[in-house]
Amino acid sequence: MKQVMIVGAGRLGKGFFGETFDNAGWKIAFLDKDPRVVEELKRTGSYHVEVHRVDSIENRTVSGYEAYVCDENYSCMDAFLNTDVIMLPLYPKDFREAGHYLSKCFTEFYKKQPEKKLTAICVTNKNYLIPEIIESFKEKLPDDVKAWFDTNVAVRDSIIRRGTDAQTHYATEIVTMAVASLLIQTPVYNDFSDVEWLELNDQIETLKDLKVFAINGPHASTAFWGYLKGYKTIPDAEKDEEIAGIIYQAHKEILDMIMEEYDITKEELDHLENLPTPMGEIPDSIYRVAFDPIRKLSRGDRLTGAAQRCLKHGLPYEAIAKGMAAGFGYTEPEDENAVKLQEEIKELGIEETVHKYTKLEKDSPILRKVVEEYEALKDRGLIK
Ligand SMILES: NC(=O)c1ccc[n+]([C@@H]2O[C@H](COP(=O)([O-])OP(=O)(O)OC[C@H]3O[C@@H](n4cnc5c(N)ncnc54)[C@H](O)[C@@H]3O)[C@@H](O)[C@H]2O)c1
Ligand SMILES: O=P(O)(O)OC[C@@H](O)[C@@H](O)[C@H](O)[C@H](O)CO
Repeated sequence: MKQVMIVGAGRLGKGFFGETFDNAGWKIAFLDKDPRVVEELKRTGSYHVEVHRVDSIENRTVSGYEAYVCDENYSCMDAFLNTDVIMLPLYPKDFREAGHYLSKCFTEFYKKQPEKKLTAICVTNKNYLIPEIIESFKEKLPDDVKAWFDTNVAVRDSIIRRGTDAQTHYATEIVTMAVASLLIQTPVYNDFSDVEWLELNDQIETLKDLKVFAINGPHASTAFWGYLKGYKTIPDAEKDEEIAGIIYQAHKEILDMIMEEYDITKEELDHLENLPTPMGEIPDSIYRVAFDPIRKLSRGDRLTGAAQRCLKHGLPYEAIAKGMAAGFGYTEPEDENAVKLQEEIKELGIEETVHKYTKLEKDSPILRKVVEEYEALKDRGLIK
């Protein structure tokens, strides 16, 4: 039986990868640094995923897995030594710590079975991270293991086109949409062609920019605007006429920019980003989609990166700037980086804060527009 280790047993770890590999008959081992995640998985012995496909909603119960916490005794070691594929659905900031923890596992793997190869698939919405991830994974390896790692472990990026949500990362009730596959950078060292929703692709870097701009840019704007207008879920925010108008316009600005900036046909772009509609409504939370506004508003990311490219081509970016302005007004007290951003705005003022996080020059017309839209939201009382 083939085995996968899923590092990061949160929403995607359980709701996408646990469910999908289980469906294909693989043995599953979860590894998470949060003891609560592992406790919940063990306490219940199973978890439930509501899978929204195009023509059905399936209720799947996943059981028979192993779950390990990142403990000092390396209770996950045997499972790691038997693994063929490692899935890493983690936020970008967590890869370094995960890599450091896994160093001992890679070292043991090398000692016991130096001929065997591994594929490690990183799942984030941040492009160009792989060299940094490989560096941090190798940092704590002895020199002979480093050399083995270079030839035997394929660390690959991916493009994820599915929303998966739950009340918390440790929840065992998960809702996911299954309408488009995970695109995985080639070449890989292991065969997972029997697993649904995993597809190899040799153009990941280019396509990932496009996907993050076209899908995640409007998505983040919906969440930021939805929050300001008092909604809790993305579907509810999408039903608001004003928000729907802004998002429609922002999406159009982004697609026009992509057609100028990238060598892609309309059909290819459509295939990448215009996903089939899943059956039923998926109550994706604004909290999850808006999470970490500092990352989402940063230079090169889904909104600032798209606006910069619009400006470069003399194309409009007004609706994108409205989304950015709402992001600077996102005050969710449970979101650490939203709180940090608000403290900065109090201390430095809006102009300086936009400059600090987007790295746009103070006289950039995008920055000026974001500040203007932010003030307009304040005048309307949407930003307090
Ligand atoms: N949920 C989605 O719909 C979705 C969609 C697209 C992309 N993503 C991306 O996938 C990644 C994961 O998202 P998620 O929603 O599953 O997040 P999540 O917070 O639900 O799960 C992340 C899990 O990783 C664990 N973790 C953190 N650091 C770790 C470490 N060093 N070692 C082991 N475990 C560690 C956390 O405890 C948590 O359980 C993020 O990069 C996110 O941007 C998520
Ligand atoms: O995962 P993040 O925080 O980068 O972005 C939140 C959502 O936009 C994202 O998770 C999407 O749901 C996902 O990328 C689906 O395409």
